[in-house]
Amino acid sequence: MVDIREVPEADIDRALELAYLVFHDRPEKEARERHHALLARCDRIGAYDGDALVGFMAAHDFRLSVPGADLPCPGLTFVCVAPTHRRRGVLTGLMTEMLRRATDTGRPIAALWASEAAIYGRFGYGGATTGTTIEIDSTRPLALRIDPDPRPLRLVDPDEAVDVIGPHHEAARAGRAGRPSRSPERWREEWLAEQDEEDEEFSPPRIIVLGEPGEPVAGYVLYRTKPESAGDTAGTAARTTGLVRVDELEAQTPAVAAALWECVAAVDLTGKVSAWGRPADDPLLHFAADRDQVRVTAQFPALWLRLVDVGAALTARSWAAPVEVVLEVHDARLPDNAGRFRLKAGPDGATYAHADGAADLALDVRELAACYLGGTRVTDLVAAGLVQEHTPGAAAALDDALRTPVLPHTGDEF
Ligand SMILES: CC(=O)SCCNC(=O)CCNC(=O)[C@H](O)C(C)(C)COP(=O)(O)OP(=O)(O)OC[C@H]1O[C@@H](n2cnc3c(N)ncnc32)[C@H](O)[C@@H]1OP(=O)(O)O
Repeated sequence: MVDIREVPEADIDRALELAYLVFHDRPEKEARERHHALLARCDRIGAYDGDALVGFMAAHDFRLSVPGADLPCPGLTFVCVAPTHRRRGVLTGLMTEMLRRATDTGRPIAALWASEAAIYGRFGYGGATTGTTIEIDSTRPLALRIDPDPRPLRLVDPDEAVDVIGPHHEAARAGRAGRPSRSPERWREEWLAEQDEEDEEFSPPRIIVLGEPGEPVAGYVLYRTKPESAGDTAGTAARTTGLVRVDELEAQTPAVAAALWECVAAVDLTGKVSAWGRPADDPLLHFAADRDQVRVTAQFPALWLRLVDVGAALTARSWAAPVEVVLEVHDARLPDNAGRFRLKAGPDGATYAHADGAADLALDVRELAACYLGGTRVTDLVAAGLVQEHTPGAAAALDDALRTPVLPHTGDEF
C-alpha cells in the first residue's frame, strides 16, 4: 500500500537519489548541492511504500504571466517513480495530491515541462506555449533588413547580472504570457551558474547588454560558447565552427534585438548561433535578410498548463474582444470544473457561471488549457476534431477574444 504524503527536508537526499536513478543521472557534488537547495525551497510530495520513498514530485512556487495578469502557479518538477513501482498509479496519486493542494491554496493554474509529451494530457494539461529553435549560420555577418540600434553594447559580470538585467526580464514577462517568475536563486543557480548543467564543455554565461551607461538596459543577450569539437582542431574550418548558444535574448525594440543578434553572430572563432526555445513569432524571423542564413530547425511543446480552477483562471485574464459562449467542459480529475458554463468576456472583464442552455462548444479541460494563453486556436482544435462546435462561429468568436498581441512564450525549462 503506497501512502502519499509530505516529504520532510530530512528526506530530500532520498528524493534526489530516486530522481538520479530514474533520470539516469550522476551529477557532481556541486550540482547535487544546488538540487538540494532547490528542493528545500519547493513544495514536496512523496509516495512511500512502508519507509521506502518510491515516488516524488516537487513544485516551484511560481507566478506565471497570463494575458493581463500574473497568477500563482505551482511549477511541477523532479517527477519520478521508482522502476519497481511504475504503472501502478503512483504518479496519479502524486498528481491528485498536488492538484488538491493547488485548489486549497487558491492557485488557479499549474504548469510543467514534460519529459515525454504523452504523459500529462490525461491529467488535464494542455501544451500552451511552443518553443522554436533558431540557428544562424554565422560564418558570415548576419544580414539584416533593419538598422541595428547604434547605442553601446557592454559585457556585464554574472555577479552583477541579476541587478542589471533582472528588472528588464521582469518587465518583459508582463509583455508576454507564459513566463514564470524568476527568483534571485534561480537566476544564480540556473541561468548564471558558472557550470552549464547539461554540457560541461560550454563556457560560463556571458551577458551583453545594450544601452547608454547609467540608463536602464534596452535589451540583453545571455549566451554560452563552446569551442569546435575535439579532433577538428586544424585549419580554417576549426577556427570557425565554434558554437554560440543563446539562452535568452530580450529587447525593447526590433532595432535592439537586431543589434544583439548581430553581436552574437559576430563572436570570433564561432560559425553557428543556436537559440533554442525562442518564441514562434520571434521578430528575427522577419528582419533577417536571408532566411537561408537564419533557419527554424525545431518546434516543440514547451509549457504544459493545467487550469486548476477554470472559472478563476478565465476571469483573471484579459480579453481582446467581446464574446459570450456556453462551454461544456469535461474534467475527469477535478469535478468542480466540469459542466456547462456561460463565459461572458470582453475588454472590461469576464464572468463565468453555471448555465442551463445548450452548449456552443464542448471541450476537455486540456484543450481549454492549450488555448488559455492565446498560443493555440480553438478553431484549429475544432478542425482537429478535439473541440465540438455546436454553434457555427462560436470557436472563431472565442479565438478573437483569447487573442494576444504577441504569442505566449516560455524560455524557462524547469
Ligand atoms: C514535470 C516533470 O518532472 S517531467 C518528468 C517525468 N519523469 C520521468 O520521465 C522519469 C521516468 N519516468 C517515471 O518516473 C514514471 O514512469 C512516470 C512518472 C512518468 C509515470 O509514473 P507511474 O507511476 O508509472 O504513472 P501512473 O501509474 O500513475 O500512470 C498513469 C497513467 O499514465 C500512463 N503513463 C505513465 N507514464 C507514461 C509515459 N511515459 N508515456 C505514456 N503514458 C504514460 C500510464 O500508462 C497510466 O495510464 P492509464 O491511466 O491509462 O492506466
